[in-house]
Amino acid sequence: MSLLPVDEALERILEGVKALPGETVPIEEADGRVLAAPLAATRTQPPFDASAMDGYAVRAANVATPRAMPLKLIGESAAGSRYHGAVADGETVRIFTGAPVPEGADTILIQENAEILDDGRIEATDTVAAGRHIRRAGLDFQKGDSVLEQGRRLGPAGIGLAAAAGHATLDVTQRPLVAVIATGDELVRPGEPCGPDQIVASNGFAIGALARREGARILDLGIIPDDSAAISDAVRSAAAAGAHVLVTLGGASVGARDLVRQALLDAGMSLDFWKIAMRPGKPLMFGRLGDMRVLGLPGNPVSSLVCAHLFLRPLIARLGQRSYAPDLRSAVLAKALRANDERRDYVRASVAPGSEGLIATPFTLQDSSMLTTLAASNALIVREPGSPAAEEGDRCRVLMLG
Ligand SMILES: Nc1nc2c(c(=O)[nH]1)N[C@H]1C(S)=C(S)[C@@H](COP(=O)(O)OP(=O)(O)OC[C@H]3O[C@@H](n4cnc5c(N)ncnc54)[C@H](O)[C@@H]3O)O[C@H]1N2
Ligand code: MOO
Repeated sequence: MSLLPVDEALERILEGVKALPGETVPIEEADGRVLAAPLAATRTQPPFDASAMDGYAVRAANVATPRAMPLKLIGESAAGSRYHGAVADGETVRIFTGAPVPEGADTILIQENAEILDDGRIEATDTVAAGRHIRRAGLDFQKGDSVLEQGRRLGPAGIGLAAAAGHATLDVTQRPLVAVIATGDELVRPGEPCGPDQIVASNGFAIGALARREGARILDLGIIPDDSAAISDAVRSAAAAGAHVLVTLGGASVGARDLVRQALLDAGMSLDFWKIAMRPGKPLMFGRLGDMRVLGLPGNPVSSLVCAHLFLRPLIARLGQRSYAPDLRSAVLAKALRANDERRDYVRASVAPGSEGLIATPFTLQDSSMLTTLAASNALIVREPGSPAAEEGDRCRVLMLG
């Protein structure tokens, strides 16, 4: 039986996925969230012509020649309390940074270039062109302007802008809930006593980190033993918690203890596919249980994380109303690679800039249990099914891991 191609597997996973409705959050809680709609400014910024410096609001014509015309000080304009009145020829208003520029004045004489005469009048020691040090009303944005686009992930600058635009709450996309179940009698949590035949369960932490980065919330349902009833129970609790995605880890292959698929079927999942044409990650499984999408990731740590990069990330992005594009680039191979079979290979590699673009150096050891090589990789070389052997210097495609 021919294996399902990777691209088709992704299409089937994303088929019919509807973006979750948005929700409103206080701006203090919006860091890292994604805007569900374009954000319009509720006000103009600055709302008035404002001084950018501390000094004197003057008429440029009055200071065209240094010290030619001492100016009468008629008042003060500060940030938060403007000068009500106009500046006429021969007059000036003391002004501070952020304060409204009074009518009649057309430039700002900075205080370093002003001298206060004994009689209290102000003399310019330098000339100033019209319009200097004045921020025009609306310089940053105008009321009604769309200042942040839909799909934008908010960070410090975006949050500052949203606040300046007058928003105390923001409409953001919902964070999909991803339930994670690790299966296997051999697994123990890191830090717990480990028997001679046991290993530490690491996949859930790696997948959780990846999913959170992509914008998901995680429901960690822990380690479930190789027992069909226990696995089915955990699956039901994921569904009861309203998980949008259930990720199972391990037990996806063909061994007698690989019970996950049957347990999922027993819990009511309709299986879409099992086994795909990729390495690592061949035993990937996908199905639906009600509205919950079920992604059965292989147990081998590298297979599990590579599959999560390829399938879980786009699924979370789609649910969260975000576009997702894998970061695929072209590079030059630093080492030969042998021909591959009917599966698409994802070869762990280190990619660095060279004189002719990116250079991809594949790791010699590619065993799918080896997290050290995955942690040392910043990319995967993508080799199409049936690719002939490649020589050093050949072009290749790399998927940056980000
Ligand atoms: N006869 C065959 N055997 C296997 C095949 C096959 O096609 N025919 N496929 C192999 C491939 S490829 C993979 S990948 C693995 C996947 O198997 P499972 O998904 O059933 O995973 P397990 O057997 O449960 O575990 C594999 C390996 O990974 C360790 N593991 C499991 N869960 C975790 C976890 N949460 N954290 C860290 N490590 C974990 C587990 O102890 C095993 O060492 O099957 C091959 N076999
Ligand atoms: O595909 Mo398995 O995931 O090669 O180790």
